[in-house]
Amino acid sequence: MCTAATYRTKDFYFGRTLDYEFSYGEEITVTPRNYPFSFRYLPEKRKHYAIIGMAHVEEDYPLYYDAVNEKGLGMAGLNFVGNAVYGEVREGKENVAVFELIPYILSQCENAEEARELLGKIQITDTRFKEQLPNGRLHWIIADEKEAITVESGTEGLKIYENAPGVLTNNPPFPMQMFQLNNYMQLSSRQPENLFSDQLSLETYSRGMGALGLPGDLSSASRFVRVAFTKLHARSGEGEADSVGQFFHILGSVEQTRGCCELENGKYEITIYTSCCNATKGIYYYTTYTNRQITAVDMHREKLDGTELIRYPMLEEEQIRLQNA
Ligand SMILES: C[C@H](CCC(=O)NCCS(=O)(=O)O)[C@H]1CC[C@H]2[C@@H]3[C@H](O)C[C@@H]4C[C@H](O)CC[C@]4(C)[C@H]3C[C@H](O)[C@]12C
Repeated sequence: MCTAATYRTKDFYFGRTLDYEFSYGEEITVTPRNYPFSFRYLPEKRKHYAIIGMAHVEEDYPLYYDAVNEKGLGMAGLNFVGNAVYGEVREGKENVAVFELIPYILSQCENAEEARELLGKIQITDTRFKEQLPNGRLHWIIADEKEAITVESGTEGLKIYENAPGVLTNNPPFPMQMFQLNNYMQLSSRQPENLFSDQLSLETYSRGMGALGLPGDLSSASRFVRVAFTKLHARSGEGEADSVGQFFHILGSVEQTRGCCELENGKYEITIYTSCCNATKGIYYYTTYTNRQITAVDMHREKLDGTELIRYPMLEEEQIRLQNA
């Protein structure tokens, strides 16, 4: 499972949890403006926007999971197994292999509107990066400071949806996720009133009772409701530490603890990492399952006119500050 969210204070923040049972060896990766981006069916891009995000680098190619570009546009791929269908190469379309989609969009689009336009010309193909690396079955959230969209490629082709809450999880398809929010419209951050019956004297015996019924389990449908509720009610200061801290709290509402989601192979799904990118400033913050301290990589501290990928392996070791040392 995975969850993605957007958040706006003074700056625009974009991030996700990556929930899985194993890691592909991902690293925070900066693609500078002059790295030659190759595409299977389209001309190489020798000059493009710089990108920072989490990627598995294979043969010097950044296979991004989630990233933002220097214009403040963010994009993340989340599992959409059983629903994602990619097409064959089609003439008259811009054919983009599924693993190229994040680079293709973020290298040239300044905002979600431009991404929407470009997506109208795209055919996503199931072409593999290499034979031994099967493609994920994904859908995507693309967002800038003004709006978010969801992109799903299914049996009926490519669909783009307005994503008003600015959140995404996994199955079912996005329109169904949005529809089920109707079931929860009575939930509130305020205390409830007794509408049950005026013949009974019912009491609010605890704080937080306005959200009674908010689903607490780890299914993607439940995480969708929970993260939407949390994000839409979240309040924080405008500063960087306040905003970043608050963002990690939002995604903390859907975090997976080892042991709670058992898979057939006896393994457990966990939140491998959580990211929060200040998309306005190009700073990628992250925590990992084992390292709860927030670590950051700032793209503007790198030579963004370079030609080579810049890679930072995640710091996985728990960092504990002994206060009375
Ligand atoms: C498995 C990851 C998604 C996690 C997720 O959504 N889990 C939910 C499980 S479930 O639905 O609820 O069951 C996805 C997200 C990004 C994916 C990776 C990125 O797309 C980058 C490359 C792309 C290559 O084509 C395949 C390997 C890969 C390295 C992908 C492996 C895997 O599919 C990743 C890591």
